Amino acid sequence: MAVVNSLSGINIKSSQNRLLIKNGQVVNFDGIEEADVYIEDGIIKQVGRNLIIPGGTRTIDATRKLVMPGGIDPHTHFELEMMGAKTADDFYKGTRAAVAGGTTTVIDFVLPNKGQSLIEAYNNWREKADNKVCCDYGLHVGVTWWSPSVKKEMQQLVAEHGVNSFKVFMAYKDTWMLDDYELCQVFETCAELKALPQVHAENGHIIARNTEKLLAAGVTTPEGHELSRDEEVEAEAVNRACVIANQMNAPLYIVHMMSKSAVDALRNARLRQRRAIIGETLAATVGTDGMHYTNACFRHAAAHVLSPPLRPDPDTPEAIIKALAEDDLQLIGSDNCTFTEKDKEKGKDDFTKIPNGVNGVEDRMAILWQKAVNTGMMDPCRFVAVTSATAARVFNLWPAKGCVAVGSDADVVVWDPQLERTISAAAHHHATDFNIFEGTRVVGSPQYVIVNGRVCLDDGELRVAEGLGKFLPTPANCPYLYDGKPPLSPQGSPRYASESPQNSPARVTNGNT
Ligand SMILES: C[C@@H](CNC(N)=O)C(=O)O
Ligand SMILES: [Zn+2]
Ligand SMILES: [Zn+2]
Ligand SMILES: [Zn+2]
Repeated sequence: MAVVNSLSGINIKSSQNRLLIKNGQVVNFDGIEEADVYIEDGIIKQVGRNLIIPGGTRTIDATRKLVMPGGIDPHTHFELEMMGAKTADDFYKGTRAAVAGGTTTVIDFVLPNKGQSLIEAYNNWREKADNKVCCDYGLHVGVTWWSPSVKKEMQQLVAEHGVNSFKVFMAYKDTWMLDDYELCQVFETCAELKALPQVHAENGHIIARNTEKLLAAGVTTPEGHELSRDEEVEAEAVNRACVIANQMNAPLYIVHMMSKSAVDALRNARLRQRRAIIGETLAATVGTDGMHYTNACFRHAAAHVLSPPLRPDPDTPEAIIKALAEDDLQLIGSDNCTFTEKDKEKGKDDFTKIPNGVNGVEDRMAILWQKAVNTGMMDPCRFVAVTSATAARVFNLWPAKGCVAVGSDADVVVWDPQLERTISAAAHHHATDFNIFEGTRVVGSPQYVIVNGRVCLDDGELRVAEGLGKFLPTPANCPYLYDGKPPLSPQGSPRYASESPQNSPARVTNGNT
């Protein structure tokens, strides 16, 4: 019979992995407090001062450090085969890099080929990931073709496989792209299932025609990639996707928003929208820009090729950070989709053959901290919102994930705001030899990363366990999307047309409201 300390639910006898994080400042999306955190068997059991701590507990001294929820990266592509290549970061190396950077949950994408069963593809992803992940992971499923059987499989994926989000592509003509009528049906089905449609918003037809003309004119370098799809090609699709979602009475999640024009389109659409629209941006978008496409070194230029592309407008990173800080954008992912030099070279003579994707899962949090918090554009609470809490709410993982609170999973980062380092491929944990943030000096990084109660980054030493992570079902019917229970994202939810000013949700301040 276990002796249980009634005061704090501590199970003296049988528990293990007891950890106390002492003297830190606990930072959640809605406030900061001086508090100690006691963890037992992978769960946060106590938060506060003068805690009851049993013998045999390891103590981490977090003096002058911030204690934050583990990062949640809602956008990764490990072991993805596309454009004749396979992403270099597999589920072990990719999640190992994530943990090294303070991210303790990732959500990856099942991308079926056109005509392939969605459930068959889902099972393939589970087989690739389940025994390799170093942290918990969820799955979005791509809807890359449409038929009544696809609709049926979406129902099954929601009902039986813990999927609550489906991505459609308005670009990648001939491989993953759907037309507007198909988009209507996918969004409608998501609304019926109370699931979340996600969209890759670029006009695939314009890209195809521009590409034909660029290649005919002899433009084959990586610069052609951005020239084929400038900001308005993205912004037009953002608006069109918002209109379709509104017409189908569905919420919408726009992945990898890369430009000021796209944010403007989202901001305007939101005024008309009945349901939430979530705007995601990337570490790449705030940490670098599209000037690299003109670099004379093919390896360098091609390493920055992703879709939508990075923008040559040098004001983009700051504008995107401002949008994130002011809740015009809601969260930041990485879209980690790394390829080796050899695979990127498939596009040496034709930019359309450069596999699209960049790194980001390891550096996402440090890059944003450096570019947004250290510059005074974003406070630590908003940083926690955009790197963790909002993703937990959007994908219905809250409050198990995305907060440091009693009962939450013990996914915790002890963040050292003084820890200074320079990002480099020589030091990173990716399976590739190029880092798009090469040479960036960052002040602020994780000192400890606790994953389900285990210290996996231990005072800078990475000690992950392959397979420690588990699949994380993401339930449908998210209250922040379907019950209109704001605030979807901290500092108030995006303004909706249906909301009259007097009953708009109290804007969450950084104090408890
Ligand atoms: C397939 C994946 C490739 N990465 C990228 N954004 O270029 C995506 O479109 O998100
Ligand atoms: Zn995409
Ligand atoms: Zn170079
Ligand atoms: Zn992606």
